[in-house]
Amino acid sequence: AHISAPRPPLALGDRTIRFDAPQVMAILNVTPDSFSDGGKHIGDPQAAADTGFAMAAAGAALVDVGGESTRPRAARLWEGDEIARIVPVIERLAAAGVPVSVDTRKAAVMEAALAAGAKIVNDVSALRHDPRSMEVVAAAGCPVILMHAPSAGDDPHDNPAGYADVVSDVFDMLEERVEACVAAGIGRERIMVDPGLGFGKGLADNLALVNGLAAFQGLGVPLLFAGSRKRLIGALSNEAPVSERLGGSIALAFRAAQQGAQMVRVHDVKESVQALHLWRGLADAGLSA
Ligand SMILES: Nc1nc2ncc(COP(=O)(O)O)nc2c(=O)[nH]1
Repeated sequence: AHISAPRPPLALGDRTIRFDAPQVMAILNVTPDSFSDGGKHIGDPQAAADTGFAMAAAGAALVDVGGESTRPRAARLWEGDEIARIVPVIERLAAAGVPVSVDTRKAAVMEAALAAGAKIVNDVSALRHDPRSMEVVAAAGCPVILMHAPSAGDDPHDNPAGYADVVSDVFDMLEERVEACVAAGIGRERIMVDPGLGFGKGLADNLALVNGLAAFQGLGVPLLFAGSRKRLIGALSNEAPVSERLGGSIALAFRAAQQGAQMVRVHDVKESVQALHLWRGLADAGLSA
């Protein structure tokens, strides 16, 4: 069945993102070592911005610019270096009117990115890594994406305890983070959540999360789903390398849309947009899943 829980549009400064159809967030990593596209955009902000323009032209509602790889055991990154990597790219995209989210855990990077024109903060630590990040987001008045990761420390994947029940454990943590944000003055209408596929989660955990995505609509805020090119695709398809996971990425985006995800975070925009158009057509026709 199609579970679509349209949410009020997300206000992005002078524009809004409407969720009556699932939206696409494009991934633009400006890092040397991101797991799937590291090294592609570092060192040439114009080339990186050009990629972002192409992503927006291909239908992305948002371009997610990240300067720090969040893969397991990634090298720690000084905030000054992270800012130097992403601000020149964000400035170019924002100047051209492309809505940008900044993928960072550091308060100083959030401040610099917002000043450069970013409209949303995307924090894989759900505003837990940097003690100042909650107040920066509250003061900025911008939307924020709270992602589940088991650790707020340097390596977000650290997860010695494992999960009793991964869907409810992730749900409970996200619920706690949403309430913490609301208590800090970040209104629910500015919050999105994300189950953090692959962050301190094994194959069984990831599969349970994909199958249980609809549960997260219970949090009453839009859901972002990010499965693009992630390891569970390789695990289920003869260990396909990162560069050969488009089919699985599209399948995951479609499945997330079927379960009500309001936005999907992808590397391959054109193909994902086409898949979501299919979902939209099927849902409008009222066909069963
Ligand atoms: N909200 C959100 N942000 C993220 N940032 C980085 C990565 C991992 O690296 P990638 O940028 O190459 O996907 N995954 C997520 C995710 O699952 N959700």
